[in-house]
Amino acid sequence: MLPLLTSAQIREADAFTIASEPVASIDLMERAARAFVGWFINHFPDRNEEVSIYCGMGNNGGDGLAIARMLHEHGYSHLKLIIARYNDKSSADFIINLQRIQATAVPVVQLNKGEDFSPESSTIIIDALLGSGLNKALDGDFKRLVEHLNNLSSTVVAVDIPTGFFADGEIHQNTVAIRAELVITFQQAKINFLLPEAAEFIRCWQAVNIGISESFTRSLNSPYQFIEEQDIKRVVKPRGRFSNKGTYGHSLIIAGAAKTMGAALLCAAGCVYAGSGLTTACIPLSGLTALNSYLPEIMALTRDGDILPDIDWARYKAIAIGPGLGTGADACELLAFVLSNFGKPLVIDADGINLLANRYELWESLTEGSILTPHMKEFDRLFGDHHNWWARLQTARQQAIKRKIYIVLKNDYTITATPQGKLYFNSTGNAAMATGGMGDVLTGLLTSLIAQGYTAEEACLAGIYIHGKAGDELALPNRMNVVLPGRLAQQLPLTMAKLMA
Ligand SMILES: NC(=O)C1=CN([C@@H]2O[C@H](COP(=O)(O)OP(=O)(O)OC[C@H]3O[C@@H](n4cnc5c(N)ncnc54)[C@H](O)[C@@H]3O)[C@@H](O)[C@H]2O)[C@@H](O)CC1
Ligand SMILES: [K+]
Repeated sequence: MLPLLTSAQIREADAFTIASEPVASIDLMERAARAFVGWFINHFPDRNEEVSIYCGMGNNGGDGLAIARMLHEHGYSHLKLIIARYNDKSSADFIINLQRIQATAVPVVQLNKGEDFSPESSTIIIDALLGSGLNKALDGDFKRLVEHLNNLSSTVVAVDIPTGFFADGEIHQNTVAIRAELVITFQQAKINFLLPEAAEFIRCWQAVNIGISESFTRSLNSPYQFIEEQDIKRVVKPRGRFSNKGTYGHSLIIAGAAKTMGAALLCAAGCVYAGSGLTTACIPLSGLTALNSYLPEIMALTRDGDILPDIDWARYKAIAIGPGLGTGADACELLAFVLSNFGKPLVIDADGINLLANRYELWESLTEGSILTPHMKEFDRLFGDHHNWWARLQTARQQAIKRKIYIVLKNDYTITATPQGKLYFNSTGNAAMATGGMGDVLTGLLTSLIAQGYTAEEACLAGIYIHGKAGDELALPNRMNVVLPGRLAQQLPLTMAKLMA
């Protein structure tokens, strides 16, 4: 698990590393610049390309100066350095690096307050104006310069953070920040890189290790954590010898309505392909033929109109409710019936969530440890409108703690909020998965893992990781634009086997 830090914590971790490794801060800057240059050269190997490096006067600018020197040493022959002298103070390491670059042949242009910009012809711009030291929205000269750079057709590579983009905290709607093609960021992704507001400013990012103390970083006990493959490999367990279907639990999927049977089928498919020993789908009578022909492995418990089904609660280790269920009075009654009788944590998705949003008294019977899997709109229906994702994160955390539940907030980097107040960001998945029914498969998968004996937290973290990884395995090597949920469900056994190897 990779802890994600706020910019204040990053400063602490930098200072701790400098004091304890020990390493002089100028040498840490040298390390950061070298790590940046390593990646830069891989992406832009043409030494004849024109590259302009825009530097501020703090340590982000200091990085830029060191990067320019190193690119010069690597034979980049069309470099230009522009120093935006918009602050009154410069950092000590900036000054040292300025002296070092002045001893080379790299041309240095000074840009003073209020001055017009000279024409820019470089195809690549390196943004080293401001980094994690950003303490207010851009205005004046910085804003003018960033808008000017954004209007060029050059490719922008940002050092650590695009200038003007806050590493953490709320991103406001009319934020002005550098729009970067690539951000090479030090040590760890910044929290806001993982939220949808980053889409406008960051096309892709790459974290490079600069040797910041890992033990100190962990000791900060950040609520924000980034899931890595090794975390999931530790969780998933291969099936043992002498096991049988009873070993892997019986799941019940309560889903579907006459016209939304697909959701029930996909949810049941996610459940059965992820390894639930037995799966029963509680579906409307009208969907029975569809179920039997789509997946004969699944047993049916049919619902007839508003008559409550006869559920033998003790048979089931895990129950999911919601996909395609509808939000009518019968669905509401069914949810209330399940909530008050099962007695164990539930997985609640889609219409199950919409029903909870409309009938707050149902929360009373929600068992601790239950999992809710809303997408953004369902989340806002549950907890009210949010103006940005940072605010949504804070609500998810508070609600998960208050209600002792898991909230899986679906997104590019799906976020799991836990009753212990952690926010885990998933690192798998891709845009080809953005298609109806994908969430139903996830719900089935989470339910399946609980039936197999994984804790709710393990099920959430492993479930979202496996789901995204199956999508990556299908879409990325084949450059597929869309992955259909039914196909993704079929991929689950293979994805899981690879993680267990
Ligand atoms: N501290 C360290 O040990 C390391 C820092 N590194 C670099 O240092 C950066 C952080 O450096 P700094 O803390 O010096 O800060 P920056 O270089 O990001 O900013 C410089 C100064 O600009 C001013 N400023 C902030 N927002 C402004 C705004 N909107 N308008 C005008 N001025 C503004 C602030 O006074 C700030 O201190 C990181 O992003 C990274 O690039 C790396 O060299 C790795 C090691
Ligand atoms: K920057």
